[in-house]
Amino acid sequence: MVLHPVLGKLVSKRVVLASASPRRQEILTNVGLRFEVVPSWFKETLEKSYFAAPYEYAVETAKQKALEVANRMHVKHLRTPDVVIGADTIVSVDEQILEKPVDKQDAYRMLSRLNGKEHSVFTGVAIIHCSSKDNQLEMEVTDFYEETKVKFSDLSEDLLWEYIHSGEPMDKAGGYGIQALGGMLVEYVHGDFLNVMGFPLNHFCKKLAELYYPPSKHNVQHKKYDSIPSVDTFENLSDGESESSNFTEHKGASNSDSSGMCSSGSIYYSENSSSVRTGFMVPLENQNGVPESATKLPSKILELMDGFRASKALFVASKLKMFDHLKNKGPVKAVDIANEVGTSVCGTERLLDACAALGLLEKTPQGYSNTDSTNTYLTSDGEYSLHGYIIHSNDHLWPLFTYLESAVKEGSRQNHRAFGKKAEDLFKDYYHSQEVKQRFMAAMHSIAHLTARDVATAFDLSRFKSACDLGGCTGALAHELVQIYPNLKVTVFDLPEVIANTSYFQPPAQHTARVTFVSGDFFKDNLPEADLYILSRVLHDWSDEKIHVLLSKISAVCKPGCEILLAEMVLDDEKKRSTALLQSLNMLVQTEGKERSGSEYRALLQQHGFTNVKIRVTGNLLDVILCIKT
Ligand SMILES: Cc1cn([C@H]2C[C@H](O)[C@@H](COP(=O)(O)OP(=O)(O)OP(=O)(O)O)O2)c(=O)[nH]c1=O
Repeated sequence: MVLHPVLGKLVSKRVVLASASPRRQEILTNVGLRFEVVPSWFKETLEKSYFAAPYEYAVETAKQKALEVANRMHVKHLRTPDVVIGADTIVSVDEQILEKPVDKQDAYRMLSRLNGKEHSVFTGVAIIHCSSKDNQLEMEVTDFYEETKVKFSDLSEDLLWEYIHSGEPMDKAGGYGIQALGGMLVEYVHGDFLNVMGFPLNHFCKKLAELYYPPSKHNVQHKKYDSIPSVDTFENLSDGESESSNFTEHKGASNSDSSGMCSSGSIYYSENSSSVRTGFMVPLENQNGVPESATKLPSKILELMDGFRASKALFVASKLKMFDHLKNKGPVKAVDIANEVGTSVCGTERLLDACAALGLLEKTPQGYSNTDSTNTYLTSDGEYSLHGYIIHSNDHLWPLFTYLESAVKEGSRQNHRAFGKKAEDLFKDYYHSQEVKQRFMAAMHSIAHLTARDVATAFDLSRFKSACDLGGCTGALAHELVQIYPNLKVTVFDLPEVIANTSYFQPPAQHTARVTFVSGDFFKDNLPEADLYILSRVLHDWSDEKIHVLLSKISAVCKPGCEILLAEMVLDDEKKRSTALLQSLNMLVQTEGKERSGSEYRALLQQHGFTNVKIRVTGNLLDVILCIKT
């Protein structure tokens, strides 16, 4: 491998990857490139019919993504990058361009078109070199594309749907990911595999070689860059700059291959190039430019050991509404945020620095600003705000978790220790004060909103006319259901204290007429009639005994053919899914319930006449179980 003389040219530059794609980040990180990630806001809506060939569309979109980021960074953050890289991957079949599916049906349409056939994957890439003269942004654009041919085997409908329900297709062009489960659909690949994953690394390096080592007159006749030049070639092509560059190939290191890369993928750099000639071992650097320790560190353990600090930093920044203060503003200095929030400057600066290092904020010499995902998830009015759940975690779950040790010893909930109250009914604890109740409802709403689409589409529910969401709280899932299924009416059934407080959470009109709220206690009161009963994050709150009471009530009102839909974090039988297992500990400290496996839910349901139990893992926080009363 001889890539780094090329990548070495980028070492001293501020490189920005204008892409949110985790695959592109991984591909470039793996070869030791250091870069910032600033996802582009450019909407991928160019009129496809204007382009004579599919790859032209991908190249133009890649260019627009990169230009948008270069301009934004220059104008908004007064922080002109040196190089901005943009990319766009599309799938092309029968002259049609396929991008990312918008929903499961769309993924199905795409995968059906690819089924049994060969198609092309094109990635367009734009490399923009930026400079600022008199505060004017100057840019030089280089672009190219790469094509890879991929053939799918003949796939059955069941297999396609199973793949779609895995959740993998949704953020990928053509609705599949060749690097993961989607690899099983593929018969052959002709061309660059990484190009299919979203970034044609080989062509990118060739392009950099062309840019940074333009062929000199004496070799231009016999040297054409149809492949990555060998090391010798680079020496021949040296433009003198590499002498002064701090990039050097490290020949003396025993654990490096000829690429000069260490096993963890970092590139060797030296402050002083003469050190390489004497075989001096220079420290490896990680992506942040920090030398790597000589001792092999148990990074996973260290991360867990400190995990609570990171959580608490997030909680406190949320509680102090720092992300709200930064929303829709340019960079803000720590002192200004401290003044606005009423906190100390030194404490605020440390907290903001920690948040920036954790990737929650962007930091520039001009100050701090929110990242896009912070605007979406962490501000209190973000599209998928988790603010409610974070505050609930800070104020309610954090104190409970300090008694995890007692909970493990005693095998029971710890509300009495954490809050000095005798354990009563779970929800009486939440609803004893208006403040706690609203906080809890906001928490449940944020998770329900984030998971609603995946829960609602895990199975086709279009045959149902009426559904009753038992414990449906603010109605977030109900509203999603009526949007997706035009013939469905949903009754949200919850305690009177909850129903009285739902108005704040209602979306603007539209489909709201098909959602009604009814108050009652599902353990005591009559249940509304429905074809489909929904229990989302309900059963995990309760012991098996209480679940039997509830399921027998539902079974009694269910006519044959009625169905139950459960949304829960389903434990895998091997108990390896840490999110679900930690959620089960969360249940231990505060409820009589627990998370259960698919077979446990199946057994509970079957005892009440519910059969044909189907389970879908959604890839979101909640999985979905559907069964029918026979
Ligand atoms: C075909 C295929 C695509 N993909 C991915 C690569 C891209 O991330 C994605 C195509 O969408 P893009 O719009 O190219 O990229 P993106 O939305 O992920 O990120 P951004 O627009 O911010 O740059 O599909 C795979 O991961 N595996 C595959 O096999």
